[in-house]
Amino acid sequence: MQLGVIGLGRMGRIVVDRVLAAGHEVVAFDIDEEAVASAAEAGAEPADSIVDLADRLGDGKRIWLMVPAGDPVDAALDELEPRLSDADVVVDGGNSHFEDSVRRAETTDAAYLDCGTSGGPAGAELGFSLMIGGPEWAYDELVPVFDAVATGPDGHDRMGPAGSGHYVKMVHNGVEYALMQAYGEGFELLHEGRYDLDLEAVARTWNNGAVIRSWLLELCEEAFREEGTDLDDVADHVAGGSTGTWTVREALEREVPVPLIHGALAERFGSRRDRFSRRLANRLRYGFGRHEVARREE
Ligand SMILES: NC(=O)C1=CN([C@@H]2O[C@H](COP(=O)(O)OP(=O)(O)OC[C@H]3O[C@@H](n4cnc5c(N)ncnc54)[C@H](O)[C@@H]3O)[C@@H](O)[C@H]2O)C=CC1
Ligand SMILES: O=C(CO)[C@H](O)[C@H](O)COP(=O)(O)O
Repeated sequence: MQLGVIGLGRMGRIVVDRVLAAGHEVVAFDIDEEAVASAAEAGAEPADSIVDLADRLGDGKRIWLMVPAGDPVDAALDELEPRLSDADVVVDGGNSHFEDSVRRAETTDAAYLDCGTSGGPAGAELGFSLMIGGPEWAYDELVPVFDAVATGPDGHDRMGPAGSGHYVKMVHNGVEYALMQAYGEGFELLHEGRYDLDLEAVARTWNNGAVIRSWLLELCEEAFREEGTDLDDVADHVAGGSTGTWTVREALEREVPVPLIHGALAERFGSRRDRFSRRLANRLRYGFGRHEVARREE
């Protein structure tokens, strides 16, 4: 099969390499010329624009978008659109909002597959987990590519109609936030607790047979090994938050209780700001109990 890949960053480049390794052909484009040159060195056919990529693919185009979610996806589709027909298939492998994917599926002439992708840069070796929404025939058509990009045949599946792939990935990320928060709280208690513990040894022990073993816990072990168990040089604020916000918003709209995911998201937002609520609580204790007010350090 011949696959066009648009977006050759951390994730798109892995798609290119794994599809090439499986014996398929790749036509590659990125607005970053160095990324295109590097993909060409790896064996991809370079394109110098999205239009050029579409022209090189001929009829029955199969195209994988791996650009940042939001405007870049619409920009790429706008350029592709005049060259797309209902025989073509476009896959969006990024973290797009599922409602954007439904809108795109309705407006493009091509068959549109929204593909939630999990595994991060480690997927280069292991392959990804792919959660795919859209027309069955288009999914079936792309199975050889999904087999190559995923961990294998069990690493991908069609979740349902348009939007369902990115919907499942959105909830996956909500779960990711809650798991990170749970590990964080447990290790914080051990760090501040009553024994002088080697947290790397704790993580290693848990990773070997414990109920709570996982890849995230392996990454905790790696973090303690590489940064030291006090994480001294690591700032206590956490970036990101869009996919967790979407998860919580969807849960509120459908009145599904997700207190752990919501709490993890709130904790993340709270890590990025001076907390007015804490300052007010500090001052209120003086108001009702004449408890001493802790003041900001000069
Ligand atoms: N990094 C990760 O662990 C994961 C990322 N994702 C999602 O995958 C998507 C891509 O992420 P990354 O590869 O990490 O981002 P990245 O920033 O490493 O790569 C994005 C690439 O897209 C290119 N690009 C941007 N606009 C373009 C356009 N209009 N035409 C052509 N190329 C364009 C950029 O030059 C860049 O090379 C995002 O939606 C992200 O949320 C999903 C799962 C995991
Ligand atoms: O999808 C992912 C992992 O599954 C990406 O790493 C994503 O960027 C994580 O979301 P956030 O930036 O909000 O932490």
